[in-house]
Amino acid sequence: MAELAQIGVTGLAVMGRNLARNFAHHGYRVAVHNRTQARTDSLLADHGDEGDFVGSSSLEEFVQSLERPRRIIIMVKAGAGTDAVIEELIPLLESGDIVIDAGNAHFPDTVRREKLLAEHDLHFVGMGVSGGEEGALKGPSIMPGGPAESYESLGPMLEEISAHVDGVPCCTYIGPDGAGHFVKMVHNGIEYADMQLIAEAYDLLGRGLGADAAEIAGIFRTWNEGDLESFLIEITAEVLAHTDDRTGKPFVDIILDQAEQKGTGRWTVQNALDLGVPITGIAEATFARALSGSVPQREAAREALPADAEEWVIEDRDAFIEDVRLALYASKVVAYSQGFDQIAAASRENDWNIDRGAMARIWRGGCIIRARFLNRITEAYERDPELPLLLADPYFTEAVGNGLAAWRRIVAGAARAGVPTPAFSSSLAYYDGIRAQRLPAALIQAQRDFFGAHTYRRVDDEGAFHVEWSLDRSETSEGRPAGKKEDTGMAQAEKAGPAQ
Ligand SMILES: NC(=O)C1=CN([C@@H]2O[C@H](COP(=O)(O)OP(=O)(O)OC[C@H]3O[C@@H](n4cnc5c(N)ncnc54)[C@H](OP(=O)(O)O)[C@@H]3O)[C@@H](O)[C@H]2O)C=CC1
Ligand SMILES: O=C(CO)[C@H](O)[C@H](O)COP(=O)(O)O
Repeated sequence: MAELAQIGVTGLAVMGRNLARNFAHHGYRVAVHNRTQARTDSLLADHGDEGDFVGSSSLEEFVQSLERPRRIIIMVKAGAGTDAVIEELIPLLESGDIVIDAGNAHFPDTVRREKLLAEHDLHFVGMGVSGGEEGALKGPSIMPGGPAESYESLGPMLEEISAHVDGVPCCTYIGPDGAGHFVKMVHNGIEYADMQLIAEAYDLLGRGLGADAAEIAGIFRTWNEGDLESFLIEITAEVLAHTDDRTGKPFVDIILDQAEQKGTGRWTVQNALDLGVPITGIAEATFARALSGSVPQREAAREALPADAEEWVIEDRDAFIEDVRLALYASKVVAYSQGFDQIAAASRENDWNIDRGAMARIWRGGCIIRARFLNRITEAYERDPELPLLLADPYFTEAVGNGLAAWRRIVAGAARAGVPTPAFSSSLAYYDGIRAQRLPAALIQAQRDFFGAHTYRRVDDEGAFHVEWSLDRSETSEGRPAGKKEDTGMAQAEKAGPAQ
């Protein structure tokens, strides 16, 4: 009988194919399978000589080609595709086998699937993978959740094929049930914010300076040598420098300006609403994609709405570029700070015990949001693992503080000139909101009490209060006049004075 494979990958589109090759490059014998046979054939034809692959033409053959307990990675289209594969796999597996969903699953689905597989005495690991096509091949950032004991068997292999920064693998156990996919979801939410902020910076530079794509590419290239160094800034410079073969125009100028999404950003915002965590930068980035795709509304607005905007007169081009850079950096810190808040809130709510410093550490390499400043975030959580707000870490307080005046100039200038900067401006509003001594939320509480008797709390007393708005406007607390003690027998006795 042929030697059995140590790991299997089913789903051989861009991600699965490259993940399988990555395992093979590390010396593993890898079983490979895809619903449509042609993908398996092309992987074996194009890359079969790169390592030890075992191809299969059916899921049954694939399962039989694996050593036990089996380790099977599903890398298919998230949602119904994953459920279809799991349903087909269950009757073929045996007690103790491990099924790993490495797609972008929504974490409640992961929780449901883990329960289903546990009923069959199978382990299920929901695992986030980031890094796109190239990361999957050369070393992604890996976020595995699920039963801790599964990580004992899987961890060493995953850590080996993950990216490494300073010799440290960009893979760690995240937490039970849906924790791995939850963290990948927030990673993608931050990715949305980061991309939107970069897009706003590009727009500001283009409209403010009248610079073309090639010129802006140069600015991004320079930025990538400093604090902003990151994969997304690097690829932005490359994209902006690219010319369309057909027209000879800058490539970015021939792309329809309607951003699409597969769902992870939307889930991040929906979950933040459930948790009550303000992730305004991520939300604005997600809505900006929705706005760009609101075609009939945009057409109607383009015709009807006047700009009444001022011309943005930029006297010092270098100073303007530096202002945009500082505003971008500050807004980016806000997006990460908000994302880490969301992870902390979900971790508390679900008892996942997620280590935020470890998350920053495994995002330093391999993933789409990898950036130099993730080292700083890692250090911030090492200094204080319970840090209530990333922005309040001394390093970030200073870094953002240094760019504050520039940030305000950019947001104010953009508003006056009619340049939309939803992520820049909402991040600045968040910064000012979270640091405010007093917020107008007090008035909202009064309004709620006025129309719905929803009560309010006072700055100078404990308890919930209500004003009888439609009666005499006296204040009550728990149905009694406020500020007065309950009229107990003791109180009446006190009123009556000492006994004679
Ligand atoms: N692309 C990226 O950059 C990243 C993707 N991901 C996630 O990784 C997963 C794979 O992504 P990607 O490689 O882009 O591929 P796609 O998301 O485009 O999915 C295509 C793969 O899913 C398979 N598939 C779809 N439906 C079914 C089904 N009902 N039963 C069996 N197989 C099915 C396809 O098989 P067939 O060939 O037969 O059609 C094919 O192998 C997704 O969950 C994605 O969200 C995660 C990180 C980055
Ligand atoms: O997970 C990813 C990167 O980390 C995928 O590329 C994902 O598809 C990106 O999200 P969207 O398609 O919604 O932009």
